[in-house]
Amino acid sequence: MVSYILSIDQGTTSTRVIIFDPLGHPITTAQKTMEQSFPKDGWVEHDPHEIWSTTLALCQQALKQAHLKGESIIGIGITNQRETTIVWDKLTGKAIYPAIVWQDRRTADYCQSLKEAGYEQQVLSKTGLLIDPYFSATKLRWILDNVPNARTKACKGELLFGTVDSFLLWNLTGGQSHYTDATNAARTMLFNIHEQSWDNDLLALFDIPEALLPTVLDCAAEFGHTQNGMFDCQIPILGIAGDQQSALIGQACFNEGMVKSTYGTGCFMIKNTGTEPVISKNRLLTTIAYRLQGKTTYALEGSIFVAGATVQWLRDGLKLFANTSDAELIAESTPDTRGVYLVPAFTGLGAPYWDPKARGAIFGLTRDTGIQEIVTAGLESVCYQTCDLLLAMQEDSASPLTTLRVDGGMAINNWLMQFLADILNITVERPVTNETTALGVAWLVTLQANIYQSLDEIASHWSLQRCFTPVIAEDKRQQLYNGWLKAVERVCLTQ
Ligand SMILES: Nc1ncnc2c1ncn2[C@@H]1O[C@H](COP(=O)(O)OP(=O)(O)O)[C@@H](O)[C@H]1O
Ligand SMILES: O=P(O)(O)OC[C@H](O)CO
Repeated sequence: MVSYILSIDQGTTSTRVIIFDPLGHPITTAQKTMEQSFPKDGWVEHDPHEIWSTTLALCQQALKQAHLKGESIIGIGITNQRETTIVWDKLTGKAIYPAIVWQDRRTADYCQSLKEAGYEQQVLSKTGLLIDPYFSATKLRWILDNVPNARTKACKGELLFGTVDSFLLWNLTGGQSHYTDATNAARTMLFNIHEQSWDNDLLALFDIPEALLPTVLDCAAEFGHTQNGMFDCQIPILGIAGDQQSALIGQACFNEGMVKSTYGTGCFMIKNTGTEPVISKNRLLTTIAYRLQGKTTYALEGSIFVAGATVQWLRDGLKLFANTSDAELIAESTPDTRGVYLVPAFTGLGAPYWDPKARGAIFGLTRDTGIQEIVTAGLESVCYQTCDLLLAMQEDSASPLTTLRVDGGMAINNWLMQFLADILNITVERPVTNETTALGVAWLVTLQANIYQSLDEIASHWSLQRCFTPVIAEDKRQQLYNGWLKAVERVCLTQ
């Protein structure tokens, strides 16, 4: 009997469940869009119980679609939007507040006060992260300080904290497992990435009771079994990784120096830096790529908060086109944006600027600017932001980067991928399986289930679908990118 792997990919815009065969071929996909809530300027929330009920329903739907019974699944893998913070009641399982999403900026002033008080170096040296509302610690502190009785209950051990992986795991196991993996822990700003443990100094700084926190395991581990009755048999959960690290695994970037960029709601470029953490001189993050059998591989990461979300805004907010795929047709028929730049700093700017107070803008408008130029500028902004990251990464690297592996919802846009190759001036490679995020945790499950014994075996399954090489003239490239730098300068407020 062939065994399959069920991957849960709980992303910012949608939840997907994909069943893979052991060769990494997707057999079936069940997907549902997530409800987004923006209660105030800079606030972004999700409903944790929608996250859970949708995930469970999609797991059941995927099994049904594939005509599979639970016994055919060797293991479940969970990959998730990272940093998003959930606190729930240990007894009832009810979240005490909506999930505060990674994009949420409500703690910007508190973060600024920490920077002014001189905590940046301490936080960076322990966690590899820059102080920013992006990470979980200040969101968790906000919940404890703002939800009535939360802090008292947390101190009594009545509440649990988790990123989305932990919350899903806890629910899948019927409250038996309160675990996370090292990649998700590394994004909380509470985890010491060198010692691989929750850091007491940081818990004190952010005033977080340790009783709230999950136990941190390797990415491939025995995370528990699904609760009786949930499926027709109990299924083990054998892999967990944050979605960007999972995509790195799905892209088989296992050698030091390999880089991938995932284009979903945001864009995240990650470079495998091997077994030693590298501290960036250019405000990139040092993070955990994966931890297997107790051995940590580190990474440098550039995080852009708004990539595909720009396309959603152009479509749903401005109603400039009806379908996401129209963006590509519009850009294809637009020879030039004629100096129009869209800076999508809707929730501030991430790497390498880290300006939580910056806000979006469109520059260079003239009387003949139309929908075409604005839509094309929106797509181009994703490539310019990637270029910001690439240049930062180049400066931090001993060797120049020559190839970028791409994936995520936006990577199917051929026009965008060609413009990306042009602006970055490197080769852009798109794999056959675009669902690399879900694939990454599927590979983790196969490792834990002993289907594969090594990362090399997994890497042999990666295959190229299409390669994009730069064709633009160098002076044109420089001129376009310089225009972007000027536009960004005009939206930055903090620096
Ligand atoms: N053809 C396309 N051109 C441009 N953007 C696209 C295209 N298809 C999807 N997107 C964008 O990709 C994002 C969805 O990618 P996905 O990887 O599913 O995101 P997430 O994991 O963040 O939920 C959406 O923001 C959508 O606007
Ligand atoms: O949901 P995505 O794919 O945009 O990824 C979100 C990231 O994990 C946030 O750090």
